[in-house]
Amino acid sequence: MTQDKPENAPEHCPGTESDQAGKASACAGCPNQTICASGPKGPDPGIALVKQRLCDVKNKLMVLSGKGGVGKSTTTSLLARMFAHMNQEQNFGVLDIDICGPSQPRVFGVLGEQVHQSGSGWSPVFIEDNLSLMSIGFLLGSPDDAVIWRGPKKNGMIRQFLSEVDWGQLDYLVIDTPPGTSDEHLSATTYLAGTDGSWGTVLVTTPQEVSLLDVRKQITFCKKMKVPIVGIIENMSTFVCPKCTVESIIFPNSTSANSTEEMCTEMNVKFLGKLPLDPRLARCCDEGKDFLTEFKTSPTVIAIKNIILEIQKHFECN
Ligand SMILES: Nc1ncnc2c1ncn2[C@@H]1O[C@H](COP(=O)(O)OP(=O)(O)OP(=O)(O)O)[C@@H](O)[C@H]1O
Repeated sequence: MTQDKPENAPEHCPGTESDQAGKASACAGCPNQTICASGPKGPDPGIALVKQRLCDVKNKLMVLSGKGGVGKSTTTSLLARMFAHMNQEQNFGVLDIDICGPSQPRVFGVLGEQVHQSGSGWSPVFIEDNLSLMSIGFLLGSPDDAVIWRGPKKNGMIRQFLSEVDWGQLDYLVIDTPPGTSDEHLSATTYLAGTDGSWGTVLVTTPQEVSLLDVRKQITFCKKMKVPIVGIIENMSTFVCPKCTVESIIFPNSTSANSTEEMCTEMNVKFLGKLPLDPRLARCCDEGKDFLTEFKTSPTVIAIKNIILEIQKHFECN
């Protein structure tokens, strides 16, 4: 699929942004004909709005995963907190566009905070002096409220999130996304591709075959959409005993030929590192505590630090 030609488009589809969309002879019989004929033409005006708003955001890092529950939100929060710890003189933001399951307010311990709107846009919630967060979770009445929206409404919210939050100057904006490749990803990638500065994505997987299969699809999505891939993070690779801190391998693929590292070599993407499963991390996320300061010597903290160095290296060179 190209950005303006649906997957089920006929062979000579003029593209959804063409003046001929829905009117060309090739459109006869196409299931999208009515929508194309009535939809607005030309590039999405949101692209310019997002570009303008994010002109002071140097680097944008989207966190993706093929499968749900592999630790994407946990990894997003660890990356953002570690970025902020290691670079006190720089500014960082986290944008949670997981519209149907926003978990960052809980993970950062700011559940129930309100975001304020001023003349210059929505003000994010500050976690540290140099780390702020914006999430749809702040706009929901209660943490149990469900968001059931169709594609266009989700896209509108993502455009609003990217174009109306007053971040100020940021060195990195880390973006948490829903699992898979859906409307949210298509919108976010379209808008981010139009911004100045650098952008890219890290993909999170576990060593299990089911997760690796999905991350392969995600890599293909990124390559098709021309999303720069910074690299792959393997989460829950090993188990760290909270008592003796000894690490044990829990998934068989961690050492086999089908490992994440092998897949990275095969698909020509960078392997950024492994994050061990540490039950104390899960507890910190549930309680909104900062794992990095609570458990400084955990192998997971050491691993995330090394991953940050790799990510910084990537953005410095691109
Ligand atoms: N390295 C880890 N060590 C311990 N627990 C972890 C680790 N990574 C993730 N978890 C736990 O696993 C669960 C799922 O993680 P998380 O919510 O980050 O996944 P996700 O991929 O963002 O999920 P979703 O698909 O719902 O967005 C959470 O309870 C989290 O605390």
